[in-house]
Amino acid sequence: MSAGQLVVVVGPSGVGKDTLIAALADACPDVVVARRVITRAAGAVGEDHDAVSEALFDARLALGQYAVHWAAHGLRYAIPASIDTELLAGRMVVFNGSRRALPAIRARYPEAQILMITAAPEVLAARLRARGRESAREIAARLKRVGTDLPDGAVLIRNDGTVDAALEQMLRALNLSAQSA
Ligand SMILES: Nc1ncnc2c1ncn2[C@@H]1O[C@H](COP(=O)(O)OP(=O)(O)O)[C@@H](O)[C@H]1O
Ligand SMILES: O=P(O)(O)OC[C@H]1O[C@H](OP(=O)(O)OP(=O)(O)O)[C@H](O)[C@@H]1O
Repeated sequence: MSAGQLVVVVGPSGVGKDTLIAALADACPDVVVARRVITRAAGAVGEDHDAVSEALFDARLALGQYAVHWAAHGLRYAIPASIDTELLAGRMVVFNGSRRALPAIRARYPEAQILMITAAPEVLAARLRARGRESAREIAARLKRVGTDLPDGAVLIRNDGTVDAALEQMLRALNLSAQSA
């Protein structure tokens, strides 16, 4: 249906999804990173998201402005429908997705390539604490959601070592070479 390629990066909280997406975008400036709409306060540590209220999230949903949307961690997330324009233009589009939302994502984008990022549980815990965005209670809840199943057809990317080592695996999986280093 589209000339471009959609890449969905999934994995447990703290595994490095946002970090690796940013590294990929740095290495390959042609890659489009979808800016997520999230009902999380603006200015939070991590990705630059489009921060909205619940009411605005719903209003945009009713207007058909989302390609896909889901709920997790007491928050709501959406990917803007504008990614379809980028895909039609032949671009590679990447977003930080949700494992539980994969059925909905695949229903709309059957050709999507899924990259599942993984790291040891103790590494996740240490990274979440160091990131400092969530409270101790929220971190405990996120760690419970870890899960280890590899979604069907997904490529596993290990992020136990350096960011560069994980980026290498992503470039290989996507058949890309770094345009800048
Ligand atoms: N390979 C790595 N080595 C060291 N720290 C990392 C690595 N990957 C990510 N981090 C750090 O771990 C924390 C969680 O990463 P983040 O990208 O926010 O994860 P996610 O988006 O999956 O929740 C951040 O503070 C980030 O800087
Ligand atoms: O269904 P799951 O795979 O468990 O994922 C649920 C949500 O958790 C993450 O959100 P968020 O970006 O807020 O947290 P993170 O940066 O700590 O991963 C991920 O990006 C999904 O939006």
